[in-house]
Amino acid sequence: MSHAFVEVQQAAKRFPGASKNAPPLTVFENVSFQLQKGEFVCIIGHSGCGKSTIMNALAGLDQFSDGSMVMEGKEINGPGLERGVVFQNYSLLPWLTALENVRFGVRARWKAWSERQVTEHSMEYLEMVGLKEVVSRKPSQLSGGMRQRVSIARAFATKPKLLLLDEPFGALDALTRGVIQDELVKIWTHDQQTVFMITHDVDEAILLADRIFLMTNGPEARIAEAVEIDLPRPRNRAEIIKHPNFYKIRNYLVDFLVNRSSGLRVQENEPKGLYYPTPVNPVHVDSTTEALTNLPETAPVTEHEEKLVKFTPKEIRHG
Ligand SMILES: Nc1ncnc2c1ncn2[C@@H]1O[C@H](COP(=O)(O)OP(=O)(O)OP(=O)(O)O)[C@@H](O)[C@H]1O
Repeated sequence: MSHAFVEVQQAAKRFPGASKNAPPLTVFENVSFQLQKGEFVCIIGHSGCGKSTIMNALAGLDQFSDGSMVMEGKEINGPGLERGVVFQNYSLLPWLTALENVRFGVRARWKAWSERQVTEHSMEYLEMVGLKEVVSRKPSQLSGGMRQRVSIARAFATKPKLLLLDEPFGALDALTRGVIQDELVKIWTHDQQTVFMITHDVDEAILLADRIFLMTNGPEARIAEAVEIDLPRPRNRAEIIKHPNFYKIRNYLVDFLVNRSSGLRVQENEPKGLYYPTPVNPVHVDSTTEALTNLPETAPVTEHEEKLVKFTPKEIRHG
């Protein structure tokens, strides 16, 4: 039996074809991975490869067509308070205020708490995301970024054992994004949660993650590699870029997205099996793999590559 905190084995997701005669769409196949307790794992891959589908399944909101998912030895087969989710589209209850939205989760999590405790705890997290002044507003009276922050406060406030974050900072301006990234790291360090996060931002992934899963392009996507980020912590976004290994890691990730992500699909008739992502440490890659990256050690990536690194989902489509 696996001792991993989360274990996903041989997961696949298939959808029926768009029309009667169209073949079914296999988004991904044979996806297996483990999350260790307390780990911070980011997953990166081009739009449509199936990242959100994996996240939704872990949240208990969707099911794989094949495969199994286990957390602490128990099968995941529905939503649960031990898993907290932040979606791209914030999913707040529109008839409740910002405070009530956060209180809702906190009340469900700690049923014995007094109303005052619930409010104080909820306020602490709303303050953390900079929303102290607008807690009485309903979602329709908040900007997109503010709504996203309420959703972040709600997920963090319930201190779930597993935090599932689907591009949680996408709607935030750079300054707020930095502040909340720092808060996330503080909470993660303090509460020893396990975090699984989708991001399209390579720099954000390097700043936050212990490991970065690299997903190939869909359809028939797979998690090809698990890249180890062993830069020392605490990490600071201004300092991290000066670390001698930073660009080696960054270039490796960019190279995957630009050059390699379309070439590592699941093979036709591939036998079923446990294909875990290949562990890679870009700092120690052998010369063959290193040659693939073909990027100068410290040069900033080109404009085209920069676009691919920081692309927004709608901008890039790969067949
Ligand atoms: N209900 C559905 N019916 C058919 N296809 C679907 C359905 N839901 C999702 N898909 C397809 O599954 C694929 C994976 O979608 P998913 O949202 O998981 O991708 P993603 O990697 O998270 O993309 P993004 O980075 O753009 O958020 C996409 O090609 C999408 O069109």
